[in-house]
Amino acid sequence: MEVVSSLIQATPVLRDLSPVAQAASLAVIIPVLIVILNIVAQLVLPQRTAAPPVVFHYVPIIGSAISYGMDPYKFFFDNREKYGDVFTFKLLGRNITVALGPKGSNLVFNGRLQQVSAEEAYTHLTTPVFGKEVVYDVPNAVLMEQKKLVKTGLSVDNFRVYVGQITDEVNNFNSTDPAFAPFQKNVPKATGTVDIFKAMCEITILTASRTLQGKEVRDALDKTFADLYHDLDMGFNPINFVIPNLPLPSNFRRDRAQKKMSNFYQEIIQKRRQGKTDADESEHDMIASLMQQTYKNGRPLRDVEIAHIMIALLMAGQHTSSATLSWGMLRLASRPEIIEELYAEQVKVFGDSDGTLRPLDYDTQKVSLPLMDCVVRETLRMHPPIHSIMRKVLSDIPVPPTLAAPGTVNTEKSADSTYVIPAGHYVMAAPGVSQMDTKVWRDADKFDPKRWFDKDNVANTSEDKDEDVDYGWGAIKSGGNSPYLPFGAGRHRCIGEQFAYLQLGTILSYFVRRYSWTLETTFPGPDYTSMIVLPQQPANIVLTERK
Ligand code: HEM
Repeated sequence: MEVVSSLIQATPVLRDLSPVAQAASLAVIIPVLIVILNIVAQLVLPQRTAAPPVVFHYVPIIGSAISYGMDPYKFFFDNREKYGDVFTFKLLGRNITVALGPKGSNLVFNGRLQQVSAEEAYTHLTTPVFGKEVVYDVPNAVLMEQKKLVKTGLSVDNFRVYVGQITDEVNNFNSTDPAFAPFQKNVPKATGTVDIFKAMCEITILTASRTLQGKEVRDALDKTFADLYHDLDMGFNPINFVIPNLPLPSNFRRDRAQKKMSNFYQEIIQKRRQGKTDADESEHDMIASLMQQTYKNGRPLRDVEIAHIMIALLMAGQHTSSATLSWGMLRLASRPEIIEELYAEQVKVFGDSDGTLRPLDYDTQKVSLPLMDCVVRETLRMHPPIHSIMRKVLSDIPVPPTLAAPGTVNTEKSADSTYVIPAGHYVMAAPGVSQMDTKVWRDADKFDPKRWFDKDNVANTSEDKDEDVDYGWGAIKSGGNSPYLPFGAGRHRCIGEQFAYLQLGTILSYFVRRYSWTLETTFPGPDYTSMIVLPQQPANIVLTERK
């Protein structure tokens, strides 16, 4: 207060004003002063020589939150031009160091446990949603074990059963949901407009619950579960990443929903333990698998752990798969000739002599639908659902010279490093940048699934050269050289990839078999307001039934 009154006394124009006018003037002057001082500090004060360059910003604390939040990819590409592959930006008081390109992804994904932590970056956001004792609420070694237990449940035997279940759910949805009413009247070659994003959100949760989540969850979807899911999902708000535990009504609803959902799953498990569920109906779901498994030390999973792992899987798969499905349907709508080629592929592989198509099956689908595989790959290249992946920096990370901008080698530190990313920063990978990089891909912004057949176009995306690593849940490629990493890399790499391919392939195949389609108007742009890149509304397509 003393500073403020001295400022008023020292400024003749302010001194002569009424107290109200003084307060109003100060409300304008002080923020302007802060902005000016912040600009001067960035232009005049020497930067720590070893630290990565900081993106210029006008307002302290807020930093680049607005430009990053409105269009993260534009923000990444623009700043890569100015500062190179490694730069820091301020995001609501945090220092975020972006590391782009395959080497940048490698730095973040394959950073050592002593250097980077996913738990510290994500737990405030995820633990209130998933619940305690799982994923980022446990030490990394326990998460690695939990991933192994889940991977065991994602078995080929189970996948074989899931294909029929998924087809059944999609068919049921098409036959009953009001959005598909034009196709429920037995009119030949019926046509109708569908909000494809809305439809794909519903189809994703129906198919995931019928398969992985199990019969009880699927049955409850038609009742209270959908509301609980919605309240829990609203807890996945980016603000909770930046400022944890805000007393927001959405957070109170999230906490109530988490408790109820946790109890709901634990009751399912108890009933199953008491033999009150038909074992045949549930033997292929993830709850059944987790109930049979033990940690390395022989301890079985507790009910609460199983419940919270199931919630985590529900959340991990829902938006990623529904966004990919929607983008896939929209991209195909913009290239209807590819839909016809996909149909021809179905006829070639599953067609009978009488013109009917045999049901899909996992083994055939996996190896004999190369174009479908390329469509999913290409959709994930252009529309990876997660645009930014973070870790908290626990100890200083030297950035290798090959990663920083030319001419920035920091001779003061060591010949082996350029910048040093200080402990306390967050590091951010954005594989979507190299997935759309014109230096890596021919016609990078063209949806061209067949590029994946062309070895010259995608040879440098192969992970073949990368070493094999095993973090305790199965050997994977390190991904250290690949510009194509929609499922991440390293110890936190996705374990849902095979399930996602199965789910996406089966649902897209259903649509290809039954309809052709086009865009209703223009191709929708991306919406970055949630944590996942979604198509902007309206995202409508016009479906026409083949028969
Ligand atoms: C198209 C669909 C999907 C995409 C693009 C995707 C993408 C990703 C990415 C990029 C990561 C790494 C996150 C990080 O490094 O911080 C990840 C991790 C993970 N995903 Fe997926 N995912 C998909 C579907 C699924 C599904 C269906 C499941 C569950 C069945 C799942 C379960 C997980 C799990 C458990 C992790 C590990 C988290 C960790 O170790 O920290 N994902 N996913």
